[in-house]
Amino acid sequence: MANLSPMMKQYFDIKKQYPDTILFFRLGDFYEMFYDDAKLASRELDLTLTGRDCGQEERAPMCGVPFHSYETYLAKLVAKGYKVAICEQMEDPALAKGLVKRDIIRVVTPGTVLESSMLDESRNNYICSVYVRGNTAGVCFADISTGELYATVLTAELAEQLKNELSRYSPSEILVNSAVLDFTQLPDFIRNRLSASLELLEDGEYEQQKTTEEVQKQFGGKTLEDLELADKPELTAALGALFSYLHRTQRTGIERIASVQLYSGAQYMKLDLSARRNLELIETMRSKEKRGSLLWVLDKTHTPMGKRLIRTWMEQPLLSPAAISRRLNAVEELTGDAVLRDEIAEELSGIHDLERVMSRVVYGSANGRELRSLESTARRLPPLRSAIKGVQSQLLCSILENIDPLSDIADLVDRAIVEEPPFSLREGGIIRSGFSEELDLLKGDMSSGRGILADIEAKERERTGIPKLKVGYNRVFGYYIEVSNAYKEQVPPEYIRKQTLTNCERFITPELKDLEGRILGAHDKSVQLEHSLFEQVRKEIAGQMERVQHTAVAIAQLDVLLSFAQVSVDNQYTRPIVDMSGKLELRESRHPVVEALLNAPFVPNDVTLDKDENRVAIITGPNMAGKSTYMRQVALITIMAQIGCFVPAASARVGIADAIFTRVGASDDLAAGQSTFMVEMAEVADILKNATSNSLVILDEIGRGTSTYDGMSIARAVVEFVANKRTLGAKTLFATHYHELTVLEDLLDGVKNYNIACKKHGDDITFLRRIVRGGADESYGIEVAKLAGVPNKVVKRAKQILAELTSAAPAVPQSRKLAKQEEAVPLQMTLTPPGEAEALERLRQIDVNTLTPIECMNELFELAKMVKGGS
Ligand SMILES: Nc1ncnc2c1ncn2[C@@H]1O[C@H](COP(=O)(O)OP(=O)(O)OP(=O)(O)O)[C@@H](O)[C@H]1O
Repeated sequence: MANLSPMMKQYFDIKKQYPDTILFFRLGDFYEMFYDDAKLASRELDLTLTGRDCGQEERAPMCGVPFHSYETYLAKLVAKGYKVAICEQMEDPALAKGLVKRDIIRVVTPGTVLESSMLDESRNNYICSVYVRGNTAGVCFADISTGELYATVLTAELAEQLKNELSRYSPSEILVNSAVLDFTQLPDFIRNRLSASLELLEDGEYEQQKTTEEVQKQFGGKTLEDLELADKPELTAALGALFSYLHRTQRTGIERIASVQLYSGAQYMKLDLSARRNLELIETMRSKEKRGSLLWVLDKTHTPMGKRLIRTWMEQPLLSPAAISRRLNAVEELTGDAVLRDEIAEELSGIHDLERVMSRVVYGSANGRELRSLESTARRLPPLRSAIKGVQSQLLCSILENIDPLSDIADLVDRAIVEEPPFSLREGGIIRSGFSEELDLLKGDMSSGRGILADIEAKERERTGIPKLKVGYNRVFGYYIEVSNAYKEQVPPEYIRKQTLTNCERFITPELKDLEGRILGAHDKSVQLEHSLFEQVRKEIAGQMERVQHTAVAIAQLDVLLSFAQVSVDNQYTRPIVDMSGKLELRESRHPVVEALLNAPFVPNDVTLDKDENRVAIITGPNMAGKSTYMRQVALITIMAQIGCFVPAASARVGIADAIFTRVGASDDLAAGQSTFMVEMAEVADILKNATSNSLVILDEIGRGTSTYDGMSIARAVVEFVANKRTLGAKTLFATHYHELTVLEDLLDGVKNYNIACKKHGDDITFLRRIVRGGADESYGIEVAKLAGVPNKVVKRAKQILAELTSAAPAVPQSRKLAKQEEAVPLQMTLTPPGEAEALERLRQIDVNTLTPIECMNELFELAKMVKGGS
């Protein structure tokens, strides 16, 4: 090491401080990587591995990426979960005395990306911090590219709740203390399901005094009391550790996070991970695409801020009728005025990502083009304000109030920055003339110098008689006089030869060098001055952060409300009545997504659910009839109403639901080593434990994952549990193929049977898609199998077997082979099993309202055993 070159020593000094990062070491126009970093990067980025003399016997392995295109490479490494430390030259190499000073300006991690090319404008990029102690977790989510910070405290069922919160915000980086790792499935969930990088911080990072100081420093010295954090030590620890990590990695700009928004689960409808997934709110379950999700239908926003906010609103339906009404009033006002909608849309479509540009302004990385984008956005604000000037609804009025015209910023940018600034500051040309007298003088010097150059060229041509004599410039020799070989003989003796090329020679003269010094000196000075003027302008704008942020939030809200209004007009949605009645009455309601995807007309249906007579709807009907569609449609309409959007129905009354629980279809927890049935039961257990009488519960074919009688018993016990007001009494839609469960309408309070009608003509089946009262008579599974293209032979045989099962004697002729099989395995199952009469009798004698859920379940197992002959 003693023989290392000074530059390599400098490299090692810096690398030592950031051992867990890949170090991008700026050398001229490249970021170079050395040793293990170089080997890794050459593998991951497919770069050629070279070497560099470093004073040692062996050359140091090296690879590099060009400075002008480093973002592409950085993006790849960060996406793979690596941290990249950016080491810059801190002084101009041309002016440096000895080794150029270098230092780390930033460590880029998945959760701290600021480069616009690496961010998706339609979604936030959160870094999360979780601190768990005992039964409490402090959790916060920060997006440093927008300045948002949300925080909450969890106190029960931590593992599940953490999963819910994490999947809702979907952070790309998560900082945790060691206690979080005690939830053994969480790290896998974080890596596999969220594809987030997990960072375990040392216990010392959470030390109380340290975290308290970090939090207070971040929020301008406010006390924990002021911040409502005094009684939340776990949250303070999570926040403090987050800020200290951000300071370590970002160095500057953290002041962008100027406030924390505390939230609690009680503010929003509870939508757990499986409900969000099953209902396909943001993306489809299978292909994880936006198309086919509710977001796809509702998102007609025009600005990046609106695109991000609509997701947040959709995942956080409100619980307060007053707050929902405020949004609905605004949407109603906008739906009633097409001209107003068009005017707002036109202005919004010219608005850039104010939040992210502002972040880069504050972090000191915004370039001239981004400042110009602030200007062009600000120019849209006065017309936007005048478009909405006459609005009546409270929310639109407050939005109008919060949209600051930002004319001072627009004027400043206009005065300071040229209309089409270069991407980089290096060559100047960014500051408008007239902005700085000093700069104008320097530029004047440069251009008069250039004029003199032109004079010299003309003068020398005349003096020497060389018509093609040219004054040129290159980086190596500066200004020179070029003479082609044909005129070599005429070159005056005082010309000093500098370079010989194939067709010409280049010379310098003392006069030219003198002028060069003046021109280049003025150029360097003017570039430096432009740089500092630009920084001043950027700083001045950064000082207006709060005003810009408020405006950005107001624009986002306006954009989302306009989107709701436009979608409502386009799709003929109606304003729902949202109240605390607990009723759900929809007339002629439709599924917002299926109707948008279908080529055929969607058949509307009614829904009646309440807390009394109509608590539980048992829905039977053939496969493919539309049961799942109907149930999802009810859930989606409830969500749409509670986020303040109109709904696809002729009329709608939506009693506020505190939560929506769903148990639908297969889950992808199978990858985590659980069986289909196990996952199904775990989800059922979760629903039964967490739902309240104000929740909406959607259960699709509970029990189908196990044997018929086990499944039926469980399904029935679940219906009893949810229907019974003393155990739960939640509004429930329950789709099932166990037609036997329809007896519950007569046995239990609040249960009603429905079926989705269809017609059978011979072998063919027509789906009417209409929900009607009463249980279905048949499943028509075989007809659907035929429709789906199951080979005729199999369909025919299925019919034979069905006939056997439903009648005492086998009525169908059998081939010899089949007859043999059936001898070996006699078909004993019948649709009226032995013991059913006794079981039904026993059932009639039970008053389920007097039983606990466990007793209820036990009783049902007993009954099931009776029907199954004790097996
Ligand atoms: N009201 C409706 N109007 C028009 N088409 C509908 C309607 N409801 C459902 N469909 C169509 O029928 C298809 C099947 O519906 P769905 O999956 O809801 O049936 P299902 O009864 O749940 O079937 P299974 O019992 O096999 O799960 C949907 O993909 C949709 O295209």
